[in-house]
Amino acid sequence: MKFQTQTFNNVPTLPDSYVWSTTPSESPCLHSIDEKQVPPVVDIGDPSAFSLVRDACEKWGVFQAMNHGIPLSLFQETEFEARRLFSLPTEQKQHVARLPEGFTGYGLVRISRNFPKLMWSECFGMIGSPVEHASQLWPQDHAKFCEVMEQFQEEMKTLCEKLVAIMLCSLGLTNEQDTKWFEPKNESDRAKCFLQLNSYPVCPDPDRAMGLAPHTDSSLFTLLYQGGINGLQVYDDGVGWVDVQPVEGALVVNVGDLMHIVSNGRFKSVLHRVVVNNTRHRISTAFFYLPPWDAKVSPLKKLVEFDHLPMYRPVTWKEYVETKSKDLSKALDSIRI
Ligand SMILES: O=C(O)CCC(=O)C(=O)O
Ligand SMILES: [Fe+2]
Repeated sequence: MKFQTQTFNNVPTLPDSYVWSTTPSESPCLHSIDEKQVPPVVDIGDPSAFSLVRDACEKWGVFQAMNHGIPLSLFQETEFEARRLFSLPTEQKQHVARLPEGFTGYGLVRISRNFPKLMWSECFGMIGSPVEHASQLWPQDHAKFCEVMEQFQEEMKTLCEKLVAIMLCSLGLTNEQDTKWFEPKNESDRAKCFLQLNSYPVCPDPDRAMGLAPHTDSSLFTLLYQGGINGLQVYDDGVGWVDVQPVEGALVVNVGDLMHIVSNGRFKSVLHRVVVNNTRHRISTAFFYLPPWDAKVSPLKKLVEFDHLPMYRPVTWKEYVETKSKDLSKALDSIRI
């Protein structure tokens, strides 16, 4: 789907196609409330991290990770390069439009096709080097963009490996063999990553618009850097929509559907959305940690032994993505035993 070229640029009123009937302003939405009612910030270098991470993943499906070792300057550079990309004229960005079933390139977020209304956002996806698209966007001037995005992905991937160990260890799985969370099709299969830059331009009518509609991520988990601008909210059954306030240097860790499956339902795959505002252009970077396309995912054996029954049948990542793209809310149910 293509944007109307002028859509985001200084439009005085929100076009009808962007007006949502259930909007952020109609639903209960909590801002700065007491500490127990917001997802925790966890120092992942501290020995107490294991139990804090486990409690957060069980209750919220999300926490903010501090002391993760990635320098703030790398986040700032990544955000700077993302702003440089999104500030290009829409027509130029459309030269690198994502293919309908693809992941990389410029476009609307993939879940757009599952909703009747448009979201007030745009994105750019990468798997590894973005040079093919970046050299079309900036024929002479793409080296810095590529260098920053590649370094960012490298560091984030290393952090994902550390985090998956913390999360599974927090469930009592200390033996490496017990924590293999996907069954590779080929010997050489390794975990994969996907980086998505998200842009939420200044919106003329934020109360009736939606930056990103409520969804769960399909990934094992997602690391999110949200700069300094509010917008991300997570859903809690008892409380409603809760802001995840940006904390300088912290990374939001969203538990995704696959972790919910792998943990045999112990960790919650967090329902989240993004609201927009009328003063600041928000940028976020979402780093999805994934299995190889043909690998099988199922509840970890040790947890099943303990719980006696698996909650989900094995599923390949490919099958899961295809089922979810047809109906966001039915994918998990479709593999439930
Ligand atoms: O921009 C954000 O804060 C959230 C992005 C997100 O949920 C996603 O890319 O899946
Ligand atoms: Fe998400």
